[in-house]
Amino acid sequence: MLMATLGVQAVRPPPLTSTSDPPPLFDGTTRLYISYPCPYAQRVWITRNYKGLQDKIKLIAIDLEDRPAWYKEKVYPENKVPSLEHNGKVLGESIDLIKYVDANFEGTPLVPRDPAKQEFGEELISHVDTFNKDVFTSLKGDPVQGASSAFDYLENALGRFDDGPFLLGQFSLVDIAYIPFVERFQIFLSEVFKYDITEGRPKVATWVEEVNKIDAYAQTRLDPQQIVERYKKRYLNCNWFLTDLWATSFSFLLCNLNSEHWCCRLPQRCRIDCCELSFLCNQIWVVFICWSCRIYSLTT
Ligand SMILES: N[C@@H](CCC(=O)N[C@@H](CS)C(=O)NCC(=O)O)C(=O)O
Repeated sequence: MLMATLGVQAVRPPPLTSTSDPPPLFDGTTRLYISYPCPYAQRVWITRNYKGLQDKIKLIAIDLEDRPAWYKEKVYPENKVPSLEHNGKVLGESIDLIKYVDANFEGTPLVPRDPAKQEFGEELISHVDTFNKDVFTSLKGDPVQGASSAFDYLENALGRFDDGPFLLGQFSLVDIAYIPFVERFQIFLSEVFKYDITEGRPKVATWVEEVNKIDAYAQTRLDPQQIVERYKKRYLNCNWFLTDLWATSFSFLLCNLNSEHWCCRLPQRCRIDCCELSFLCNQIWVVFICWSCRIYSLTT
C-alpha cells in the first residue's frame, strides 16, 4: 500500500493544454515552464522554491500529453520542459537551469564555498545521467541486481563529507540533481519489485529522510500512485503477453511437466507479485492474469 506522504502542497496552477492561450510572453515576467510529472523540470522547481523565488519566478505548467502548439513555436523550439523565460531569452536544460537560477537570483546559495566540495559536486553532477541510465536500464531486466551498484555509488558519495546528511554535507544543487529520480526509483522499486533501496545503505536512508523534510522539495513531490502507474506502463510492458499467448501456454505446459510454478518461466518483468492462471468453464476458457500490470488475456 502506498502511503500518502506528500504533506501540505502549495496550490499548483492547472497545466496548460492545446486549447490554452499563451501567457503574455516576453513582458518582463520570469517564467519557469514545467510539467508536474517531469523529474528534470522538478529540479528547477525545487531550486526556485528553496531560494524563496515563488514571487520572482512564475510557474507555468504544461500538459505534455496535450501540448500547446505555441510552446514550441514561441517559447522553446526544443519543445521540452523545463525552460526558463528570463530577460527576453528562453533557456533550457535542467542542470544548466539550476546553476543559472542559483547564480542569477537572490536566496540561499546552493553551491558550497569550499573548493573541495565544489569539485566533488561537479563530479557527482557529471555522473547523474549515468546513474539514471543504469537504474532505468535495470528496470527492464532484474533491478535488484542491476540497480544495486548505482545506489552503492550514492551510499559511498554520501560518506565523503560528514558535516551534514547531504551529498556535499549541506543541501546543495547536487541533492537537487539526484532527488527527483531517486524519489521515483525508490517508490517504484519498493512497490513493484519489493526492493528497498535504503536497506543496507544507512546514509541513503538518512539522506532521503532529510531531503523529505525540506518543504521546497516536498511541495514538488509527485503522487506515489501516479509514479507507479506511469512506470508500470513504461517498464512492465506486457504486450508480449497478448501477442505471445502460444509461447506462454507452452511455458505453462513445460512448467507443469517440471512441476514448477508456471510463472517462473515468464520474463522477469512479468513475474512480479504473482501471475495467476485459472481455468474456467471446465477448462474451455483460460485466463491469464498478470497482477503486476493488471492486464489479463482470455483464450480458448
Ligand atoms: N536534458 C533535458 C531533458 C528534459 C526532458 O527530456 N524533458 C521531458 C519531460 S520529463 C520532455 O520535455 N519531453 C518532451 C519531449 O521529448 O517531447 C533536461 O535536463 O532538461
